[in-house]
Amino acid sequence: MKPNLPLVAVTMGDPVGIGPEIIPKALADPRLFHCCRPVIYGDAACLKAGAASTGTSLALTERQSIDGASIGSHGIVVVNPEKRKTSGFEWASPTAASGTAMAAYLNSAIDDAVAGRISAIATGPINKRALKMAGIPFSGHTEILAQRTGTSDYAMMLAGARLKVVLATIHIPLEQVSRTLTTEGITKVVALTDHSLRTRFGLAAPRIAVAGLNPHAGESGLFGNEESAIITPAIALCASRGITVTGPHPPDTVFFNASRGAYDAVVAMYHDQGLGPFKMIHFDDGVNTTLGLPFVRTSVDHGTAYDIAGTGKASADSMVAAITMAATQARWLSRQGTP
Ligand SMILES: NC(=O)C1=CN([C@@H]2O[C@H](COP(=O)(O)OP(=O)(O)OC[C@H]3O[C@@H](n4cnc5c(N)ncnc54)[C@H](O)[C@@H]3O)[C@@H](O)[C@H]2O)C=CC1
Ligand SMILES: NCC(=O)COP(=O)(O)O
Repeated sequence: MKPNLPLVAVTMGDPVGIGPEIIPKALADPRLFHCCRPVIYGDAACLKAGAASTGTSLALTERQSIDGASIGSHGIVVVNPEKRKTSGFEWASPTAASGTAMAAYLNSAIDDAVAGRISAIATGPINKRALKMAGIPFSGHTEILAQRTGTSDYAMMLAGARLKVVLATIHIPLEQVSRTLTTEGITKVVALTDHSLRTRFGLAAPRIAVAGLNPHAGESGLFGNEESAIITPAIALCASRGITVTGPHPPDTVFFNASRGAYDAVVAMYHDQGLGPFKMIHFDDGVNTTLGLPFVRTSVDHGTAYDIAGTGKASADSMVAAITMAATQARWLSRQGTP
């Protein structure tokens, strides 16, 4: 491992989900060590149990802090700031303690990213029910990261080689989507998408498509008016600022066209409008990345998969892709010196 490679914090996520299995499995892939120096934030004993269930063997050294750690010389460093012991937990059985632990690993990695001790964070999956059981009032990593870094303009992108989608609304009930969408909000998401494609993905001239909300993008008002009242004015505003953006496109075909190369990213109006088509193509190797933060954050595109936790069956491909993308984005950012 070269000493100048970016340091990527890999958070273990939910101790009773597949995180402790897919992280050792991912780190058994030697390609990762050519692009970054990974450091895990979690519990070494729990990771060893996960490694055993997948038949992976990994040398882990647990420490309370990254300060003074010699990363990359002997095995993999695991930062466990409060020496939490989660190895006695039962697979697929979330508790308040498992929820507290997953948040503690994330918060510790955020502290190190904010202080510049690491270059990027790649998160293992957390369970939203366990977060709630622990009394943590956020719906996921994205909202915790935004709050902890004081970021008001942020967005969730799901990224793969063939398709990138960015969400105009994230974790809200479907019945609230229409009244949550605003011209100002969509304008910010499109602008952030354009900026991020340039600074984090190295695209010189990004082409962005915006999906409509309604069938056939409203069909001239026959099936809804959010397109004319909210979405079209946002697109016009972004275009007037020099962004290459088109739409609102009929949502049933825009993702297909993007996957064939017509656009670099699609802005979707709600979670499953974007994630459904994305996961059809990229479930295995897709990456969730948060745009707008002062540092790089990537994640697996899947969840805690309790139905297979502890069986060794979980694929580590999305975790490998998330760590690799974290390193790639960190390199793009360091070349430009801007988030
Ligand atoms: N990045 C994150 O932290 C994410 C967390 N979640 C959370 O995870 C929890 C469970 O969510 P679900 O909707 O059940 O989705 P899920 O992604 O955990 O599971 C859906 C299906 O995909 C399978 N699956 C998931 N990951 C897999 C892998 N690596 N290899 C093989 N099969 C895999 C599961 O076995 C299951 O059949 C929820 O609390 C959700 O909010 C969901 C998505 C992302
Ligand atoms: N559907 C994506 C998801 O739930 C992950 O959310 P986050 O934890 O990255 O905010």
